[in-house]
Amino acid sequence: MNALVATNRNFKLAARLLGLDSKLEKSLLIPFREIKVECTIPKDDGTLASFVGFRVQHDNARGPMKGGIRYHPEVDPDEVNALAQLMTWKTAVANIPYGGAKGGIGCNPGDLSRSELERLTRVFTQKIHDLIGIHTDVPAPDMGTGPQTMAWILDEYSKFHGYSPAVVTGKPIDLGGSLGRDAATGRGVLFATEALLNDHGKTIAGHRFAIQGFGNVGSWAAQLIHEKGGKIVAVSDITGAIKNSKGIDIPSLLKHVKETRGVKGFHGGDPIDAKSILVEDCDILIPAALGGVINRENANEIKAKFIIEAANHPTDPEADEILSKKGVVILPDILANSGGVTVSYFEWVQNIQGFMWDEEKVNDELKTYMTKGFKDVKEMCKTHNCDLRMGAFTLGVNRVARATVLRGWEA
Ligand SMILES: NC(=O)C1=CN([C@@H]2O[C@H](COP(=O)(O)OP(=O)(O)OC[C@H]3O[C@@H](n4cnc5c(N)ncnc54)[C@H](O)[C@@H]3O)[C@@H](O)[C@H]2O)C=CC1
Ligand SMILES: O=C(O)CCC(=O)C(=O)O
Repeated sequence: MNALVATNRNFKLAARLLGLDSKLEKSLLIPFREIKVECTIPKDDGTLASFVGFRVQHDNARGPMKGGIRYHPEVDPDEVNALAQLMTWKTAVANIPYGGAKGGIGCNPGDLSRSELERLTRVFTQKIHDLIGIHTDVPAPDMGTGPQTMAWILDEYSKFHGYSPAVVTGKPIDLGGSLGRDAATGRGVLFATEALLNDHGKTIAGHRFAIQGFGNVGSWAAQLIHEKGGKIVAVSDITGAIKNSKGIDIPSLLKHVKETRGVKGFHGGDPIDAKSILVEDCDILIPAALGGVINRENANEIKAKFIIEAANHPTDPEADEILSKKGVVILPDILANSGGVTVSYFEWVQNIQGFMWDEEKVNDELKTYMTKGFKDVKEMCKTHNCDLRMGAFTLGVNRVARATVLRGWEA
């Protein structure tokens, strides 16, 4: 299912549960601003190449818009729209003072050299610098981007507006990045998983996990779950997939991935078909790569009892229905992966204050926010007699609707 159709469907279900005014419902759905720019750069061989970049600013009722920038060949306007909307509900679920936005460039970063990526990032920043800002819209990393990308955006933006570290988060530490931001989404996944399992009288230790995606989010989640005694029995990335029913040695896998840039060829497990990762025999499945991967084609085959959505919108609404009938519990993206934007908020606060926190404070505060987010979502589940996805959506949408009305919205 198209990402925007799926996200709109979840929003509308939540709006009905909340009894939202229909005009307010419509207004909350329409993005504040959609930006589309052409980015032409000289390639290293002297030829010119053009890429299309997007930034969708969905809503700013609760504060500056916030969300990552993705470099991926499948980036398209509907997907960026859906991701921007999800950021609005996510920042509200986390109860941090932001709205939602998302950006992306349709490109394969693996096909571009470092200097081509730098030129592309700088041209994109030149095209959008007037529309982002510390108190308007604050980008961050997502798939295919990272601290270096943020450093280039910071540098290019600062040429126009003066030195502005708080204009992006997820920066290198030397440029005002926060300690703990690199691991934050994966660490948040750990805290959210612990809260969910605790609610079911269980702990991480001894449970079998399968993880799709071994980039920033998937690799940190794997490492932290491994340290807590969880058994990672299968892992995949774009290069391939491996399984080991006795548990994969995650520190060795991390070393292998650092050296070879992928899980393929790792000797501590047997190779499997990459798509089968989602239907592997495990207790807990963590999709940490692309959207829409759990759908009506494979939902019936899923063996996990819990799905932790580290990726954004990995589950189609059709799959949601099938999995719910099977009794599978899904911890939704806008709660499960909110650790990244939560520590981005801490980074922004540190930049504005000009005062750096130590890593222990960052991680302690993150745990407090993730645990509170889970508790608040559970309250909404009780109030509306709904599953965790609708609990999270009603929580987020309600907070944004309240802020919108308080700011003077009238039908
Ligand atoms: N980086 C962050 O702070 C946050 C990221 N997310 C979400 O988490 C997901 C992963 O993001 P990152 O880890 O940052 O990206 P990343 O670029 O660091 O890693 C992506 C991983 O997915 C793998 N991958 C790509 N296509 C695949 C496929 N077809 N099958 C299996 N694996 C595939 C890549 O090989 C890589 O291991 C995305 O959905 C992103 O939106 C959500 C919240 C915050
Ligand atoms: O850290 C941020 O500001 C945004 C992270 C993000 O893009 C996401 O949560 O999907």
